[in-house]
Amino acid sequence: MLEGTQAAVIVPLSAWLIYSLVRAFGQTRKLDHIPSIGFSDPILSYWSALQFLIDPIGFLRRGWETIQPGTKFVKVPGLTRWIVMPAVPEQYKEVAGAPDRSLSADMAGNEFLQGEFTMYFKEVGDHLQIGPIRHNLTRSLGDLLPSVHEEAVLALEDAFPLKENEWKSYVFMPSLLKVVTRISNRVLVGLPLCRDPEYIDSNVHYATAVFVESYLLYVLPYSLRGYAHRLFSPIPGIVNRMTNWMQPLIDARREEKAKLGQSWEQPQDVLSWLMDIAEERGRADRDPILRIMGLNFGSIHTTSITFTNALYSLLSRPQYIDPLREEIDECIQEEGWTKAALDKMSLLDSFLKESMRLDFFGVYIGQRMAVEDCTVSGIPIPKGTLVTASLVDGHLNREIWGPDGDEFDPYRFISMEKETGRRITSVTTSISSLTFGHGRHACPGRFFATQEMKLMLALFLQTYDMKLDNKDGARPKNMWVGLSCVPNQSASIMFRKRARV
Ligand code: HEM
Repeated sequence: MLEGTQAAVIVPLSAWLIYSLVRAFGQTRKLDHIPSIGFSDPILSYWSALQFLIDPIGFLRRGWETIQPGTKFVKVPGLTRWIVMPAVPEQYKEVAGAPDRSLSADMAGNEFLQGEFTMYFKEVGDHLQIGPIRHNLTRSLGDLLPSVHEEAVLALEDAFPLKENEWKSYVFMPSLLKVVTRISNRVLVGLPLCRDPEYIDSNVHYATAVFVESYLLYVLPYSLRGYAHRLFSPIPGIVNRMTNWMQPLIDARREEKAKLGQSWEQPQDVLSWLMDIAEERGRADRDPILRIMGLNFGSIHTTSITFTNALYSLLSRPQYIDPLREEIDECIQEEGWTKAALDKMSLLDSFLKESMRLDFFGVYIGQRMAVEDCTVSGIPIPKGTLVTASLVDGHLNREIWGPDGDEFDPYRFISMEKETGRRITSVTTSISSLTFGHGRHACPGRFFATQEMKLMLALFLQTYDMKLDNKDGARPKNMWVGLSCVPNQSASIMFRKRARV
């Protein structure tokens, strides 16, 4: 016989497992009309799901060769559900433009990140923070650049301290995460908070806590998730700490505004714009605080991963360092450290874009959940189906990128512009440039993120000589975590201050 506590755990979990299997069978039946990659039988599909986990890119590329011409969507087996993807990148257009009432980005986000619990979607799930990012921040990029540049210079000095002529090795990603958090927070909350090491650590910690908790809650029945969150989650504690940092800032700004009236100069940062929104709608100060936390979650790791991929790719191909340095020096001489200078750096931009094309976040992006039974391109999509874009097919498709599509060509987008007259930059999104998603929910922070990454790359190249700290200088291997892909977390880079700086 099971003892009380064992029974309390095993009985509900077994019930949940049986329920999940029954649901999986039901889901498979409803998706019978969509061809499968791998086995379509509900039991055998788990074997395919395992193969998919072991070699995601190979599994998809082999599977894609079996797709019949004219197929619009295929389904790919995940461990917990089927993932429906466009059979050709073109097919994602309709998904990307679909209204949220039929294909919802929010519902998908809620399932993956358990946003109701980890990101307080019940309070801030209206996503009002998108407006200030899309409009105020993007419009202010030029004005904000001097302070972003100042922060980047100081953040690099603090993260990679060096004596004259000294080569020193740093495990790169943990230091870069702090640099990115500090620079991003210069525009999110401003000085002095963006420099507070504990505030920076808490933001990094929050992002990790969201990922870990979302995995743990996902396997629990919905009815138990709220209890588990209240009992075990570190996130409410992180919100309290964030409030301790941000509340005095909010109070001080409000007092100053009341005191100075018309002559008050509103700080140009996202916190200010979010405070305006909260005031207009009569919301408590917790509202802008939770939104700043959400923006930090959405921007720190994405930017750090994308940037690290680019730097690893550059240092493993050192022949491109000099041409990049020449372009950077020329643009800075002509325009100073301005937005105009960064916009002129076309090789740097093409390099970054190529890096984003070849080193992507995982197998899919731009998740949408069918809120109701609907039809996309004439194909019935049942309620509850997960539809995504395929990063593998979009970014590696040889019909789009040519026979050398698997190769790293930093000049690719410059050549394409010369051939077609069409400028494709790091912020351009399309069915085959999906790093920032595409369509209705394409990342509104991409203009800032790209400016930040170009600025950092230019500063790293101007300030340091760098080499990968390994025997052969080869690019550190990316790591797959489930169906997501991240750059090597433990690789080190050797730095030396450049003599001419
Ligand atoms: C390299 C850095 C970044 C990458 C790769 C990235 C990527 C993405 C992706 C893939 C999406 C979802 C698109 C979709 O579902 O179609 C997204 C959404 C979003 N991103 Fe970013 N992001 C980055 C940086 C940022 C930054 C710096 C901010 C803010 C300061 C930001 C704010 C947002 C917001 C608010 C959304 C939700 C948009 C919506 O639902 O309509 N992101 N991002």
